[in-house]
Amino acid sequence: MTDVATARVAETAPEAGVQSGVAPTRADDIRRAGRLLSPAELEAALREAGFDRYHIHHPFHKLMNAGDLTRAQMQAWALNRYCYQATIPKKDAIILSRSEDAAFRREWRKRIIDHDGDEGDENEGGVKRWLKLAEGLGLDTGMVRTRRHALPATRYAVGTYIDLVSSGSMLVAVASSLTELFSPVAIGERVPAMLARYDYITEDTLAYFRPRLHQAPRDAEHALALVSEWADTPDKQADAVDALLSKCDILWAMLDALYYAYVQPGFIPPGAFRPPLAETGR
Ligand SMILES: O=C(O)c1cc(C(=O)O)c2c(n1)C(=O)C(=O)c1cc(C(=O)O)[nH]c1-2
Repeated sequence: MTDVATARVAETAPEAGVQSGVAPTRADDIRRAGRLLSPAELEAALREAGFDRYHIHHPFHKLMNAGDLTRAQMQAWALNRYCYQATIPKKDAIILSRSEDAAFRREWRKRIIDHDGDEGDENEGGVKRWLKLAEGLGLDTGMVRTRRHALPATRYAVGTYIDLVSSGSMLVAVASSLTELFSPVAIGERVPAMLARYDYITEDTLAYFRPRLHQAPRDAEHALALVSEWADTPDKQADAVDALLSKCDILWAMLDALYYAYVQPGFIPPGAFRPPLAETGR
């Protein structure tokens, strides 16, 4: 490993053992200890393990918040992230369909309405608002909606989220949504940074994020209460932490793919979005 690479590993390694690639995760610790955590301990374990791996720490997000992305890179982010946004209500419908409990379904269906909107309602839904964001960044929304120009890795990552909630236990499906514990932090950093550092971005462009600031904590609180109730053995508590880490990996992989294609080394896969030259400035 080069000195720089070694330094990077050391910088990001939370504890000894990472350099050999065998550091146990928080889920491994819980499984090994075999002791049922209290609800407060479980919440602390989820928050700590999840936040450590949350996409807020990814270099692509750091560049974005520092004002260092070109408009083309911002477009690539919005276009790829549309795949995630458009998938969220479908994955929530899968979770809904798996439950026998009407009270659960009543609460969970709010998530679908948040993203798909509602008839005769002011609420046009998050998916439409994301398209407005894409349009505000200069993208053709018809092209964005086809998802054909998204990176292959984006589509695989999003598919993995669907697999996780389809084939895992309900505990895993619900726990995987707990990245929403941290999304208000990501949004709270991102929105002011974007408004301050990119002169072509307006409050209107970023309207998607406004309702998320109350929807995400509501959703996370509900999911956390369910996880706390359902994870009644150390193994199930570990499964919940693992589900959250898998979800963090999905979000991280999407940004890795963006970074590789549009920042360094800049290898855009065949068929993927190629920004017009005019957009490659700041
Ligand atoms: O902007 C972000 O960083 C961010 C992150 C996440 C997340 O952590 O999964 C979500 C969202 N936004 C979001 O807008 C959203 O609707 C959402 C739904 C979910 C989910 O897993 O059900 N995560 C997220």
